[in-house]
Amino acid sequence: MLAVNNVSMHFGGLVALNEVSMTVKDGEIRGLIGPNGSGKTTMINVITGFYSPTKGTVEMDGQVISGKTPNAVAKAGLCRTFQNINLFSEMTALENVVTAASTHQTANLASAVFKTKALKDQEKQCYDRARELLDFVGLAGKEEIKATNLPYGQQRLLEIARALATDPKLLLLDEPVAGMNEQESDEAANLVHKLRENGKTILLIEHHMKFVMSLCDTLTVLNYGKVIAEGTPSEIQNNEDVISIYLGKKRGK
Ligand SMILES: Nc1ncnc2c1ncn2[C@@H]1O[C@H](COP(=O)(O)OP(=O)(O)OP(=O)(O)O)[C@@H](O)[C@H]1O
Repeated sequence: MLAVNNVSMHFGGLVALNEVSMTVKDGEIRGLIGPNGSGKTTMINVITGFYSPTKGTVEMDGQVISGKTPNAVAKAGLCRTFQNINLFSEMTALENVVTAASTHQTANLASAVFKTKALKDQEKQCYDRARELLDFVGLAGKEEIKATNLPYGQQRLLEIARALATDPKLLLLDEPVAGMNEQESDEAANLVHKLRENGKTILLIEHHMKFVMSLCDTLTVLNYGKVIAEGTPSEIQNNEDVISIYLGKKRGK
């Protein structure tokens, strides 16, 4: 589904990604881990079109998506959540999801001006879909609560509902359980499984080791912008290079 081919990303003299290659298969739950500053967020930013790589390409289903705008990348079937919550804080949960879904609506100017039946139907579909998505992520009954008034863990779930509004094939989650308690992170793990059962492929960055080790099929480990290991959670836990970079400086749980 996703292929990252020899990607490098330079910021002036700083090499944030150094000839990174990685493929993610359809239906996989892939974890991207590594110490602080190893290049994980840069990688997500390159994949989702926020950065254009200095070198290399990113392909989605065989089509090159690197160098395209985040909107074009979203249209190719990728959507992301952010490490720092990125909601419209004064809007309700429902409005947050509706605004994300409506960017993919096809209404033209005339139908918007005259509020045609077609437009009203489209709006209704959008609201129905947004309610379904809130229900799916576990936020049924919270539709009318302002995003800012939701507890932190629920704001993270709302971010996922927003990302799902564009119906992506591949969902990229940047630290989905940061700041969550143990029960919330178990619920988030169940949600990720449910997403996969519903046909989504997942690529996630996370420092919470128990979460990634129990959830992911495969892990890619970055260090100083290079892939230093790839394998199942148990292979990664027994990898000498990984043990040495994490020993004594592991962040999170
Ligand atoms: N826009 C930017 N301009 C300059 N340097 C950047 C930029 N974005 C990232 N970097 C640098 O690139 C390197 C990789 O950063 P990145 O945020 O990708 O790491 P990370 O693995 O996601 O870290 P963390 O786990 O702390 O989020 C770091 O040295 C960082 O300072």
